[in-house]
Amino acid sequence: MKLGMIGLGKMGMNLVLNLLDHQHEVVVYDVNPEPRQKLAEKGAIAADSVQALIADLPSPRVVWLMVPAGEIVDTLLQDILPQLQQGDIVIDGGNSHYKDSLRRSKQCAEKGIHFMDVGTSGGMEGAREGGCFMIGGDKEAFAHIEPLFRDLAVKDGYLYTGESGSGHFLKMVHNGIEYGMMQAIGEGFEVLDKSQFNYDYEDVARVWAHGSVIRGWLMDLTQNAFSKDPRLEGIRGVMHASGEGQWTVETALELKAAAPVIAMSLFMRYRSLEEDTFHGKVVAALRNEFGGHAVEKK
Ligand SMILES: O=C(CO)[C@H](O)[C@H](O)COP(=O)(O)O
Repeated sequence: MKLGMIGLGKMGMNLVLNLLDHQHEVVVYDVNPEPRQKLAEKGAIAADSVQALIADLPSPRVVWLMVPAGEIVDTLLQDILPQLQQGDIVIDGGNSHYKDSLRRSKQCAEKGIHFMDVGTSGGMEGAREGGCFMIGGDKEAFAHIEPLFRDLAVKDGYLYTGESGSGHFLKMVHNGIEYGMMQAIGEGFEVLDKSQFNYDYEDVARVWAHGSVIRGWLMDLTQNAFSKDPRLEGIRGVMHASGEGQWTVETALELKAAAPVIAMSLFMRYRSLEEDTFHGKVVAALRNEFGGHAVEKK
């Protein structure tokens, strides 16, 4: 199939390489000319504008956006919609908020354009070698683009999730689960680290990655990380967040769904961004006020 890919960052780049391996024709664009050039050397067709990219696509046009969530998706839609026609398909493979995807799907539907919200998982390796895709939007449009996912996904690694928004909703919850699982792994190693035992963490992660209840890709990655830096001394425990964890917690609150592990994992990320906390000062001051307990002075 011939399609366009806009956004050639870590994920977009690897998806294009994967698509090329499967004999798809990919017209590529990124504001940065470097990845366009790199992919042209690998067999992609480099366009020097989104307009040129769209002009090079057969009908119905399939345009895949692989850009960070937020305003940039709206800006790109504004750029490309005037050039698209009824029956064309826009895929948003980024981590957009599902409510934005609902709105964008309505905006596209007004012109008879199909908007597919696709949650993409598996990281850079998944994008390159075979990933996991959660695909929401019109069923008819899904049937047209399904061959792409058959090639890009691992076995059983894609799912048509139904109506618009459902793909990104599923990916949002997936990322919430990811927060909780990573936090639990981190906390387990913290307990080991504070114990009297002198474990080799790479060995621990390796044994847990083989046959245990808690084996899995995250444990494999834990082993990788400890193999590079046995005590992770080269990095700080600052855990940034892109937004999906927060959205999962906000959605859980809206739905009155209990999600304490995901919520606490999110709060731990926020906590990790601060050296000291005001709440800590307040509690320390109160202990001092009622019990004369010592406070640590600056
Ligand atoms: O989608 C992903 C993995 O499934 C991304 O890696 C995700 O954006 C990471 O999220 P955060 O920065 O909040 O940890």
